Amino acid sequence: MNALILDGVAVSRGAGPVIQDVSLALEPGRVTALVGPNGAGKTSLLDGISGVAPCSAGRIVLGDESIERMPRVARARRGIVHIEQGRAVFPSLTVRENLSLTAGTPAEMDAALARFPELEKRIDSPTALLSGGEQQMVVLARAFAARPRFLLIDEMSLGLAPVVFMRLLPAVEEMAADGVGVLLVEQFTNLALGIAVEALVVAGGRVSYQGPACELREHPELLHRAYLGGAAA
Ligand SMILES: Nc1ncnc2c1ncn2[C@@H]1O[C@H](COP(=O)(O)OP(=O)(O)OP(=O)(O)O)[C@@H](O)[C@H]1O
Repeated sequence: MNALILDGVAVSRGAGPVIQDVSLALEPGRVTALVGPNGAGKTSLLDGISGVAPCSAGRIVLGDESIERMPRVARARRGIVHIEQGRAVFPSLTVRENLSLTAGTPAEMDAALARFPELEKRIDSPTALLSGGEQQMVVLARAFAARPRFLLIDEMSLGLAPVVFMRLLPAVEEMAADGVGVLLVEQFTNLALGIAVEALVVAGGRVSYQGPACELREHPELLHRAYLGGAAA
């Protein structure tokens, strides 16, 4: 399966680029952590990849196609699934109805529930009645049922206690083990680096570190320097 390649990508909001010159290969089956201080441009980069925001420079290549000018729906059809910040569930719909939005067949529904067995006992509850962690499971299960090739996850932990968030991480690892390429934006840096193979740190709209996640885990001073905008490795 092909990598998703970014080559010199920039995303602009209003006046100018908020993230620029990003070159990256997202490999199937691998988790890449994208971390950095608030306002560094992480969300904007994910938006540029999925088509929520336009790329103002560079190329995004999937297989033999350049996709950076394609609308979001065309990128989604090619398997780029974006979990945006904030738990995007339909609260008045039941868990089953939320999952049905992407699970087109009973087999896909069963596969999603097999991955998140905790949801099975809540399947006919309105999603609004679930805890924050369970709602985030619904979001993940819905993304899983969409059969992503590449999954962009933005701050899945928002509003969750670390202990709740930690229950979600194995599901992300399992999806990667099944061959999905994951780009994980996360405020809990160490937890993200713990499941990632590759890491990208952005600061002030530019990449300040790019390399093995284990290097940042083992050398916190590198991470600290990258957060301050240190030179790319
Ligand atoms: N829709 C928008 N219109 C104008 N400026 C925006 C918009 N969204 C983000 N920005 C600006 O772009 C810059 C990067 O923001 P972005 O949300 O991408 O960073 P981030 O690293 O994801 O931050 P956080 O960790 O706080 O979510 C910030 O200066 C922000 O104010």
